[in-house]
Amino acid sequence: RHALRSHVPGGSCRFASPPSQEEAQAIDQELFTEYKFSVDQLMELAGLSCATAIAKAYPPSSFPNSPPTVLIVCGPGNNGGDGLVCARHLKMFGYEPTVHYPKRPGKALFEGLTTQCQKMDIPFLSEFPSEATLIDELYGLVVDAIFGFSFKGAVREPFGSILRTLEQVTVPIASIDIPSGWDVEKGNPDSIQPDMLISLTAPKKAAQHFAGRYHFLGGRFVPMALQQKYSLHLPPYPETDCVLQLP
Ligand SMILES: NC(=O)C1=CN([C@@H]2O[C@H](COP(=O)(O)OP(=O)(O)OC[C@H]3O[C@@H](n4cnc5c(N)ncnc54)[C@H](O)[C@@H]3O)[C@@H](O)[C@H]2O)[C@@H](O)CC1
Ligand SMILES: [K+]
Repeated sequence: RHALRSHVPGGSCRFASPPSQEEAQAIDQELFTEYKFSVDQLMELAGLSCATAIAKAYPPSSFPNSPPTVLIVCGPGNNGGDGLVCARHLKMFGYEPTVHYPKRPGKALFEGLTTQCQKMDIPFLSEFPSEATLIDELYGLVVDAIFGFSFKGAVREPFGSILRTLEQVTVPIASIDIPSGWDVEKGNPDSIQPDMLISLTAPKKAAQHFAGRYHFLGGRFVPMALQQKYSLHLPPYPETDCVLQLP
């Protein structure tokens, strides 16, 4: 593992009452149907949280290479959308992100997010590097935005091969919401083991199996009534911060 220095101490989290996969999806639906948020609103806040947490755990000065290069792998759903937003903010923060986005949903939201990145000179790799050593050479960090809380069943291609390669990389992996390939409730000891997890809204059950150095909470947009309805018991965010490091 490349020795990335960090300015914040970290550890795994034992969360009081994590929502099940069904509850996470129900909270998501309620935010849209009852509370009338739009997807792009929440995705922007989620992606900004991810970039902010990454910048706290891995500041540019901690990277072995300058400018700090980051590979962001985006999946076919909203987790992938969070990854695109995260890429855009990382670029604003002085990082050099590169995106791999092999399965793109034909929806205006994702097309817009892709165009925004392209217009900001963020390169999109058409082929995923087949050798983990190449990823280790070219990038100081990998962001896993492949699957979130709607992942189910055996991983389908091309993401199976991508995850097998990511299992071999030695640079740190930061996973958005759920480490990809993990069962949302039970985890998966045979899949990637990220160094960082950014739980959005609330840590899911699988977060109890996270053993990396940095666990952050992001997505500071859940109204109190909804937190209470689902007994989320979220810890208080400091001041105006959009992320919180969990113990
Ligand atoms: N809860 C919330 O309020 C918010 C959630 N957001 C993000 O949205 C995520 C959930 O997004 P989605 O519900 O779109 O789903 P995901 O992004 O978790 O993944 C669903 C996609 O993955 C595919 N997929 C599922 N299982 C697969 C398998 N075994 N092999 C290959 N492909 C598979 C599905 O066909 C679908 O295209 C969260 O984890 C979070 O990152 C944020 O964007 C905004 C706010
Ligand atoms: K993920």
